[in-house]
Amino acid sequence: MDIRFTKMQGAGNDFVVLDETAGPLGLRADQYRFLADRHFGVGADQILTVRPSPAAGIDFEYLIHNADGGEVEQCGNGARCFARYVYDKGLTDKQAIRVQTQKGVIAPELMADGRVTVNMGQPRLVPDDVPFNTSGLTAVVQHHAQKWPLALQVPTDPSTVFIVPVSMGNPHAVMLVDDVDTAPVESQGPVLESHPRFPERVNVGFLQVQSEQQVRLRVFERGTGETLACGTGACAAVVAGIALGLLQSPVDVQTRGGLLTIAWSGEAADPVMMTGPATTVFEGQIRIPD
Ligand SMILES: N[C@@H](CCC[C@H](N)C(=O)O)C(=O)O
Repeated sequence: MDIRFTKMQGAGNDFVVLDETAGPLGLRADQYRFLADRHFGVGADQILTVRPSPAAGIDFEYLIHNADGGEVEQCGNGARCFARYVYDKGLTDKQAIRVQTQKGVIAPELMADGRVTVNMGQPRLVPDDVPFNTSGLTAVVQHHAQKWPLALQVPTDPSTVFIVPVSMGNPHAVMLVDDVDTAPVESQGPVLESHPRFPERVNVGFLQVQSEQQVRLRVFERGTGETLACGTGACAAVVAGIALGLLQSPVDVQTRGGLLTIAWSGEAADPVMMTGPATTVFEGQIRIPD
């Protein structure tokens, strides 16, 4: 089967975008994996699918598949690209839309400066159920670990890490590090992604606080590996930092692929707002193996 696609990126988190407004393409997990493959397919961190409105008051349905072919609940950088795509393709003439995801409705809006702001909905801080153990941590991390909700034993080495579990519709484990450049993203990311504490697996965020309104972040994404940026990861990291009293909204999140700005009042009932870039890279057609 030959399909048309658009390649997009938001802060370097890259996507293949598919249009199913005229009907489902019926792709299987292995075909999503093929599209995401950087050697044999197009290459992407996630595949985003645009579907028609599922209900009154909603403009589109938004499906997300990770590079491993699994369908997931939410993708923040993808949401900005989704809004840019449907507007540029003439699928809507609205600059502000409401989009149904697997876990609720999000509301992206195109800004005059070319960026996109998304109301990502309410965050959820998952309650504490594991005792603390601060031994072996640097002083600054130990200080904040007193308030840290969850201690995890790293399965492959003797260290304990302290994480804040945050749901942005999809699951995140945010940990504080002194320096993202030397953080153990490659070694601890994959083992924490599949830690038994997270039966659905988890996106693992490594957060460096530079000031109350400036952080650096790297994320080892579930089903994809480390990406240049993770939008929901940035939201989760800022929610964790604000909940711990380390950050004040709005917060600039510097990722390896670009800058995202996250705003949250600190009230559980209020939504997280994310602002950042969304860019079309190229378009094409590809033959998918049957
Ligand atoms: N890149 C994303 C998140 C994509 C889904 C994630 N890997 C998961 O499995 O939950 C973002 O920008 O939020």
